[in-house]
Amino acid sequence: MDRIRIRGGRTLKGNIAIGGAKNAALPLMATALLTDQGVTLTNAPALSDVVTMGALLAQHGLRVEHDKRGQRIRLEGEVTNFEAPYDLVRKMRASILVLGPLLARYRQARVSLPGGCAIGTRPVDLHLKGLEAMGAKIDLEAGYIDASAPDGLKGAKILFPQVSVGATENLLMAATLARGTTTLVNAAREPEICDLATCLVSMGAQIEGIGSDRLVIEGVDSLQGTTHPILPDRIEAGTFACAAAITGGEVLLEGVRLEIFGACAANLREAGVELVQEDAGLRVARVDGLRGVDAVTEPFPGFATDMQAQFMALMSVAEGAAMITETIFENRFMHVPELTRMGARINAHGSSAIVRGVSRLTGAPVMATDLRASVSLIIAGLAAQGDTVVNRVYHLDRGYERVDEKLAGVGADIQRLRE
Ligand SMILES: CC(=O)N[C@H]1[C@@H](OP(=O)(O)OP(=O)(O)OC[C@H]2O[C@@H](n3ccc(=O)[nH]c3=O)[C@H](O)[C@@H]2O)O[C@H](CO)[C@@H](O)[C@@H]1O
Ligand SMILES: C=C(OP(=O)(O)O)C(=O)O
Repeated sequence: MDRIRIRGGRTLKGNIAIGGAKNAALPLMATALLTDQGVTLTNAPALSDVVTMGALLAQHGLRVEHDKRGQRIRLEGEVTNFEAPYDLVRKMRASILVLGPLLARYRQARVSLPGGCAIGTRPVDLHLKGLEAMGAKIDLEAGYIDASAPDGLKGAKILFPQVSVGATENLLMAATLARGTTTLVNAAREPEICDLATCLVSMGAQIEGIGSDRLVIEGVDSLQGTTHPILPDRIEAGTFACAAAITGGEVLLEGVRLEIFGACAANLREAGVELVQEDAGLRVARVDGLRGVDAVTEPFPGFATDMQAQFMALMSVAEGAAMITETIFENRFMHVPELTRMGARINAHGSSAIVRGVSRLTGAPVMATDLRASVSLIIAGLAAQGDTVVNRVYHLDRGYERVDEKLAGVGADIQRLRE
């Protein structure tokens, strides 16, 4: 399995091209199940999760074509197999996003239950309850969700007791082809959900309230094909912002607008990171020292849980202390023991961690069991004295496109060790 070696101490400087968002690409690919006319996505990121979603849709019966650079994906065809098998779903939880579209258009679906993952138990009860409210019959059997709606889905008013990105996306897609009006209350409003809704509207869906926590969808009989550019990845951008800041560098994150950072922008600024919007993208620089700043993860526009590990790495070398509280997932501090092995002073207790900044981290062999924890170790490695080797790189490849090449392009001493 590949590893990544980082020799710390280089200051990052230059431009970084930011790819399309993983968390937008995956639901957007699932929209191809809603039409017989095909969907073309541009600005697609070259990620293993995108490949997995392509394989899932292909085994359902769609033709999935990537151009040479993988930036343009064409998805087209009719579904011939209604089952999303365990072997693919266990690799990627976002596979659950085929459930709503399959039920809405074909009135049947059998999808493996995703199960938990390293960061938490991650149930899908909100997806299932919402679909039941829309008239679906759902049975759980042998690890699978057996769902049917012989008379088609019908509109319903669904109040989410908790904000869920995936449940909002699944029900939004399902509602586009349901009979009547669906209202989603306390819906997630991440930029990726706005991107999905905008794409659905371009396919002929009737959706009001895009960008708010109340979405009203009037079902239509059919949807047409479309071509849609995937929005830039705010988490990739935020990750590189932390990487540049920890080295005292300056980078231009190409094509990125500050708004998609949500509350993370305020935390970064308070910590001493300059963020300046330019026509070509977002300029990130750190001139003075870093200051410890607290952060509490929340649904958008709050501080993103997907940025928590990277921000913690940054805070590990800040002056003073930072209290970091994770409210979305119950087990998202796996980076703490590894950062500690690199010399960070962090005490985690329950859902909070106190980070007391140190003047220097030291390189070490490290390993993490999820995507953002892994990248936080790269960020720490950039500022550490000596070599850091990050093992289990396949987590990184799920969500970062050529992370080693992009960082090397702005001056990092980083290398992928292929095995
Ligand atoms: C592919 C994708 O877009 N992944 C993102 C998505 O994941 P995902 O869509 O899985 O995350 P959710 O927003 O659904 O999860 C938020 C919280 O709600 C809970 N929950 C969710 C659904 C449900 O039916 N029942 C339930 O209890 C989850 O366990 C979690 O504690 O949003 C997360 C929160 O911003 C991000 O970290 C992930 O990167
Ligand atoms: C948790 C993440 O992704 P997923 O929901 O695909 O596991 C993430 O992108 O940080």
